[in-house]
Amino acid sequence: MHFQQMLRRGRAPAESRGPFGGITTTVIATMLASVSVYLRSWAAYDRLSDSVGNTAYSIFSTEKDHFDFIIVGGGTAGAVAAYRLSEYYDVLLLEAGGEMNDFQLIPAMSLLMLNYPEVDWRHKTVPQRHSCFGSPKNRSHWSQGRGLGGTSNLNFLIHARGCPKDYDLWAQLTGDPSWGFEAVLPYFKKSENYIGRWADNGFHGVGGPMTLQEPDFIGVGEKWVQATVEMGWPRADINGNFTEGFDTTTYTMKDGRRSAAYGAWLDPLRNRLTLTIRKYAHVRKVLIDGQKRAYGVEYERHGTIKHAFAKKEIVLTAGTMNTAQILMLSGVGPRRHLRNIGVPLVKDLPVGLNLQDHLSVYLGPFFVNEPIKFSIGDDVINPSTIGRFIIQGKGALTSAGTQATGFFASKYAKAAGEGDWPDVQIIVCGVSAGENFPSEIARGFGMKKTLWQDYYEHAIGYHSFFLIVSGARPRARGYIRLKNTDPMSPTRIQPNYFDNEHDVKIMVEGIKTAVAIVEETLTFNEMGGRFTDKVLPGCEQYIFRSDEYWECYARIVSVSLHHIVGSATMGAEGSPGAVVDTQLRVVGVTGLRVMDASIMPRVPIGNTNAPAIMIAEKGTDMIISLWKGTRLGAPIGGDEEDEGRY
Ligand SMILES: Cc1cc2nc3c(=O)[nH]c(=O)nc-3n(C[C@H](O)[C@H](O)[C@H](O)COP(=O)(O)OP(=O)(O)OC[C@H]3O[C@@H](n4cnc5c(N)ncnc54)[C@H](O)[C@@H]3O)c2cc1C
Repeated sequence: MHFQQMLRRGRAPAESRGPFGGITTTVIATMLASVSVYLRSWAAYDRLSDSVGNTAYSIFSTEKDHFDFIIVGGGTAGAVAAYRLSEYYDVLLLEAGGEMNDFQLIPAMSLLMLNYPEVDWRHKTVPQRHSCFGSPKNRSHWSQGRGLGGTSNLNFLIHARGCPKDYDLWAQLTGDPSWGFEAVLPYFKKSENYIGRWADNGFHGVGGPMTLQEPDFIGVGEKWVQATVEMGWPRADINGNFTEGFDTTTYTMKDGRRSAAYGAWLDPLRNRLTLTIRKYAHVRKVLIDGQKRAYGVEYERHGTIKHAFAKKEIVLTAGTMNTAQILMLSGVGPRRHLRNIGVPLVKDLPVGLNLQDHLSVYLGPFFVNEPIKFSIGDDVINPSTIGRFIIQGKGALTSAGTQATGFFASKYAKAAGEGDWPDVQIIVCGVSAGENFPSEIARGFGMKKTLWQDYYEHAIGYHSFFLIVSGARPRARGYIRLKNTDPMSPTRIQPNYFDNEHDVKIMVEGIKTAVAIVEETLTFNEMGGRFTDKVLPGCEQYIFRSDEYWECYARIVSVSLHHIVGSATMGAEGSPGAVVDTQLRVVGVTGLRVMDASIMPRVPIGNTNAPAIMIAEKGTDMIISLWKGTRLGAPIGGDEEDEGRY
């Protein structure tokens, strides 16, 4: 049996059991040392196989071009949409990238998988005036997954929906109570197979396609929760009806392996005859007729321009940046902008506006005396951890480094009467600095290598961790614009991070609170927990640990948390900001819906994978009840066959 099969199935063949000291380990170690070479070869092989029809999907790769539904983008939301719609209809899923690769199954590889063109769109913002000074040209790097599974293949696996108030605000903004928390909760639960400590509180689904579990290795996570309880916050189910609190992380994971859009929804569909998946199919635009009806798409696949046609509807799930690009290339967007770029107008809508993200700061190193070392380096990726992971799905490789998270309301939220609606998130990363840590983190998140090397050098080899502090309810609003009419061209992205004092003040308070949790609790005192006394290069002119110092720190080490939403905002029909209505239909165009993170009118306080999935669950439910489909495409052998295939 191959390494690939062992990884995917979660068990080793009899002949491979025992010590992993032989050839396999050598091969793995060599591959790890050269991720880029591995990814290049993987992608070249996958693309070539696909072009000659030798893929797992080849029996469906006919030249057929008429379908009931066409889904554009096989990422997080697109996978769910494909799964649900192909139970009832004949569906085409077009995905610009290829197959998910095996290293992406290993949570501990998450950082190492970022920022490679084979798996990542590698968007860049325009230079920021108030933040991101630690990135080349002050441009924030925005990763987005390319390939089946999309960004759920690249993310850090945290399942955190946000809090009830987030969705009640959506209902209020759109005037549609069906987007309030009570109403969307069943759609969150529908996707879930939750295994965890909060199973009995009514907020979690069981038996859904996506397994949720705590990673086997939680490093410093439990200590963090203990310290925050000491500070007065409750241990909270951050996917339930909480206001403030922290918990160890719940992951989109099965048997210790990443299992989100690809593993839960797409891989089990390989035998479903009602779903045609075309990989390496880059959609250039939606075809819309004179009656403003979307009837097909134009896409490029292996160097040829092709067309496909939808008898019923086209669903865009290409993610916040690319959905906006496709809409604008199709003539749906701001009138003046499209005129300037030279795209004929179909419908004047505020596509690309209302762009939001959680800007975050990487705060560390925090040193501890106890040996809790968790380093993405030699001590994690070694023969014994690899063996444990493959055979049992356990051990340090099950952790993406993100070991606890939670939320609290700043003094500013409290002063505004919103003490029950957090505006700061902290994610605990139990990652010590090994030799390669500074350069890997700089490479993965598109930051200046010299900055990280200078600043982190003193921490290499010591037991430490760092925190991600994020403004959870940012006021900054940005935009996405086309640069030209070329579908392969990057877009112009302006998030306007820290363009207002409020977001900066929240960040400074978040940082100070994070430091206090480590330095003012018995839990961490007993471990010798302390923030570094090394000054961040570039902030020497400020008094160390003063508000001004933290502000300087935040403006330099500012990184996107990659929770980018809002570019095709949902709103009440007729409201000036709405791109889609509350049925997710593009306003003024028939036969076209958007069903991904781009429709969120406000970014929820939590992480955005779970809400993207919920949106697709709810959106496909609306489609099925509208078209009143007859069930067609249940997996051969019934739904149970989905279980355990992955
Ligand atoms: C580094 C990182 C860490 C993150 N960590 C977390 C986390 O721990 N927890 C969490 O909840 N969220 C996290 N997120 C965010 C979360 O994963 C995303 O918000 C979510 O996956 C977005 O889903 P989506 O369906 O909107 O888009 P995507 O998943 O990006 O799907 C879009 C798909 O469309 C395809 N596509 C794009 N353009 C075209 C085209 N023209 N033609 C055909 N196909 C196209 C893409 O290749 C992709 O497969 C993280 C994101 C990143 C980048």
